[in-house]
Amino acid sequence: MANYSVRNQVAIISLCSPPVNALSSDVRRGILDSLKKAEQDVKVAAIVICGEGRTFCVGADITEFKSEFKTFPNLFELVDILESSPKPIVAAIHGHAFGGGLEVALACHYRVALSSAKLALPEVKLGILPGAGGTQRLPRLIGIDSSMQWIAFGDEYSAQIAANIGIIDRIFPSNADILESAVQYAQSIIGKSLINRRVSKLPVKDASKVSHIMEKYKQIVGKKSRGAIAPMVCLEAIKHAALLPYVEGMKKERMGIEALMGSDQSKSLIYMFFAERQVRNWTIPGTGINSKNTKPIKVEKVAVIGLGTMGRGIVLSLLKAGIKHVSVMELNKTARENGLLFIKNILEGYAARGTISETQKRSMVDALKPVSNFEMLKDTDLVIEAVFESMSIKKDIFAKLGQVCKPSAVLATNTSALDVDEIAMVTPKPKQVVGMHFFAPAHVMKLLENVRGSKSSPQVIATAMNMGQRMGKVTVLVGNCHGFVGNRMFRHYTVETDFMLEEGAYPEQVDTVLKKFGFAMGRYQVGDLSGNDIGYRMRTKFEMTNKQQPPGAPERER
Ligand SMILES: CCCCCCCCCCCCC[C@H](O)CC(=O)SCCNC(=O)CCNC(=O)[C@H](O)C(C)(C)COP(=O)(O)OP(=O)(O)OC[C@H]1O[C@@H](n2cnc3c(N)ncnc32)[C@H](O)[C@@H]1OP(=O)(O)O
Repeated sequence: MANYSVRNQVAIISLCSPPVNALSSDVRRGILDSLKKAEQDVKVAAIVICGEGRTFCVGADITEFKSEFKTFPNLFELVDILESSPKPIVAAIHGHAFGGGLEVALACHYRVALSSAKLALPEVKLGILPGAGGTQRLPRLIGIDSSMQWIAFGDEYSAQIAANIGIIDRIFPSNADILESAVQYAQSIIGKSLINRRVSKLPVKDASKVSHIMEKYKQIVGKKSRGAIAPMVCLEAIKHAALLPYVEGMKKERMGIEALMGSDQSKSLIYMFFAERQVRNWTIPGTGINSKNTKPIKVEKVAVIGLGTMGRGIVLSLLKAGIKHVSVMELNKTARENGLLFIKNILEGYAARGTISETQKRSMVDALKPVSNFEMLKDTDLVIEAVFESMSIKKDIFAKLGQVCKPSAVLATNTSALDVDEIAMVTPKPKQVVGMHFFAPAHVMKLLENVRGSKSSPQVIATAMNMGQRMGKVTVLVGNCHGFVGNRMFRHYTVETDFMLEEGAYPEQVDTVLKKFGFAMGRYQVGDLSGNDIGYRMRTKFEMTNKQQPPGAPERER
């Protein structure tokens, strides 16, 4: 679980627990045993901790949370043992240093990384806090303000950003050999004093401003993470780093994680973590065809038809995924101009916030290719139709696409309820047709339902699934039925809220309560965004709208 070797006075402890070197009890034990060997070996003057395979370390093993505190060394015991080592330890980071992985690195005396590495303390996304000293060491290294930003939101940062604020001591090019580079670095620090290198002993630079900073983040967290308990507990723990000695601060951190671990919110978020990964493994029931034995078609050129609310968001998602050729077709001049302006404004916003660089923004704008007729789509690999939710308009478009697109092109419809098979039948090759149902706003919402038509080929399904993952979506394969899965679930929610209106509540009152509970948007805001007319059309088509029925009548009769 951790391999040990010695090279030129440097002991190498390499974590070996594929696929992501999570810190299971065996790995922690392996690190401790190796550390003892290194400390006892007089020929060893420095130590490097690295990860084998694709990554340094993604943190505690989430599957072992229930037993985490029972086995020695626990992660919070291990980090203190590492930091107090009399021999300098260098963390050699490639891939990810996430959660407990970063906490291990913070306990080392030096940290070096490949420029491609990503760092994060994402525990808050699992409803907990960094419980191995992260809330106490990070503020001592980068201050309270930046620590609150890192820990309360759990976002990942590049090694370069981490170096700029003082987490990483040396960056190596992404193609360097991280182990070789780290060993050389370790040799260069042999004999240097460790006095200023034990992070838990450092003062917190902006400690005097803690109340002010705390207030600022309470406000931000209150808005961005409404209803979530963990972010506030994270802020409290970080505050204690400013007010208390390390040992006392650690007690507070411990109280925080004990309160959060096992909470309903944490259990749900952990369930979600694994569920989101499970859905990547799709299968076509009863055929033996699945994600493991089906290869996607190579997609370089994508086209989006329609630049309304959905089309704009889909185009943005494709650009963010790095697609270098995105044709956009919108025949209505005003809609086209508004759509393109919207996309460019959003990209400007990303660049202004630093989410993307100016160069990335320019290359995304260059990737946008407005087209004015179907002929121009003839060499497109994937077409996503996102026009008005009308069967006749969609059929008309797919008939044209069937005529002009190359035979291997994947033709996707972004319908939220229409029959994908009926649309597919108007093309000469129904097996090339699939549903790709995005949720508004498509550049923000993470869910993508790919709808398997009865004729969709496995390769076409694999392509839609792969494209969803390239766009960073939680991509789920569903069957072709009315409302698919998302809207069938959502419908029960809307039925209940509609009953509330019938009982006298105003839409804004319902929305206020839902937002207070933690929903990003209220149910009626969502309706306004997606278009209430879409729901009306769906219900009318399925004869669910009957104005004669009195309030309180069962929904199906209305
Ligand atoms: C009841 C009272 C109890 C009191 C207890 C008090 C004491 C407790 C002390 C605990 C101290 C712990 C402190 C520590 O701070 C806690 C943590 O470290 S929590 C973990 C934090 N890390 C994360 O959240 C990272 C999670 N992983 C990711 O985000 C991603 O995997 C990635 C790093 C971005 C990489 O993404 P990808 O390359 O896409 O890879 P996958 O996501 O597909 O992952 C591949 C494979 O690995 C599995 N996996 C990933 N991370 C973990 C993990 N941390 N533990 C276990 N398994 C992990 C993932 O599920 C995939 O599996 P597959 O689907 O292939 O089977």
